[in-house]
Amino acid sequence: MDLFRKIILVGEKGVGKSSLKARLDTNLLFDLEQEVEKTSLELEQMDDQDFFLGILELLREESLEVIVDKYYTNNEYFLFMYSVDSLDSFLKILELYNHISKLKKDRNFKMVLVANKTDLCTKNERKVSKKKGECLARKLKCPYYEISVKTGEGVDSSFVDMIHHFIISKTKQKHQDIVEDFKNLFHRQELTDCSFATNSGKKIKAHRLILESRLAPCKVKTIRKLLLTVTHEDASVFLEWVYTGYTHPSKVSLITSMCETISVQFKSLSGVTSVIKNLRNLYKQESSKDFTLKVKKESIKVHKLILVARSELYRGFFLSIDKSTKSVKDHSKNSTETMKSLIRFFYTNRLDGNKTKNFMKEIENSIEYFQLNMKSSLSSQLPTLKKNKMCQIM
Ligand SMILES: Nc1nc2c(ncn2[C@@H]2O[C@H](COP(=O)(O)OP(=O)(O)OP(=O)(O)O)[C@@H](O)[C@H]2O)c(=O)[nH]1
Repeated sequence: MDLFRKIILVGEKGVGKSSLKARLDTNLLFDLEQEVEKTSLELEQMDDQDFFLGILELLREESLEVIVDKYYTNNEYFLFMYSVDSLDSFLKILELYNHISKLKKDRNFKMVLVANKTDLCTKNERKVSKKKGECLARKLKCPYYEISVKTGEGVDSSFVDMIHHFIISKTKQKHQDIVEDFKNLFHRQELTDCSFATNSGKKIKAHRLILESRLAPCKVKTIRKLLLTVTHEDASVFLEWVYTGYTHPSKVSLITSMCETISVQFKSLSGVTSVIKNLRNLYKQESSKDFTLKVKKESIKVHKLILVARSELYRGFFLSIDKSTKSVKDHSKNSTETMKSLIRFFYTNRLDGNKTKNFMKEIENSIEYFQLNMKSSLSSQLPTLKKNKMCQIM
């Protein structure tokens, strides 16, 4: 499997491809490479996978054939660029799109449409309206960005969006259960232990464990000050991102600026890998665990909140018991090894194949017993479920 993700810049001569590439190389790409590398390290441990990011600039149109032929692996993304001061460059996009579709024998390749040189709009040199650009993007079913490589306007945020959209979202699909579980944990507003006022006075609640572990070393006190300055809706968008690592592309700039205010890095906390990394740290952090599961003769220490997020059975249980209860006897009939694997899975989204092969059946039954997310990636890691498509939970 080719794990090299490529972004291929295509467009008419003079639209600004080399300038964009140079800007990304010197400015943002370094950071992104770091991020992707970091992500790949995580993935390596989790999935024996790895990926890299590269940017290829199409210097001559004739080399399209070579690039498509040589690099076509379904892992590349086309960035179609035109310049807002050139109608010809805009018309060229459709021509290039048809050309690539023909070469790939496919119309559904991944792409974005970028309109460059928006700085010229102020000098009335604009020949292609925003409406025309958006209309073409709708036709080609792809995201649309307006940028100025010269001034930098829109470059970093559009590129960060694109990376999230195209690359990190692949990981998201794989770990959709974690993203959903933590999104639900936030929006249900259950078992919360801190409450924040927003600028309208309306309050929003959250879980200290999640905030402090995700945003460390930033303190709840700092978050309180930040949320007081924003609307309830923006506070909700921000907190959902803290819990899940994801937000809608249109909210990236909002969250980036909120992050700057509290001196945390948007990029390093984005994506499901960053959430899993955080959970893994919690898994190792015995001192902050606040509940004990008594399984046979052993005791397994856990964070109540993680169990609430990952299992509907535990959620119901913790909602019904007194807050002061600190332990419970496990009634699942699972072996201690199964329970340990399951708890580890709650934090890491990964089953240890070697350790679990002897008690696969128990793990399999646990999906139903503990009422795990229907998209649980636990099912995709069980060979018996993998083989039997009827049972596969997607
Ligand atoms: N005003 C303005 N000029 C830009 C912008 N981006 C690039 N340019 C200028 O446009 C010209 C062409 O830029 P390039 O980056 O060489 O364009 P290209 O698409 O790589 O062109 P080829 O290499 O010929 O295919 C240069 O003079 C750049 O300085 C922009 O955002 N605004």
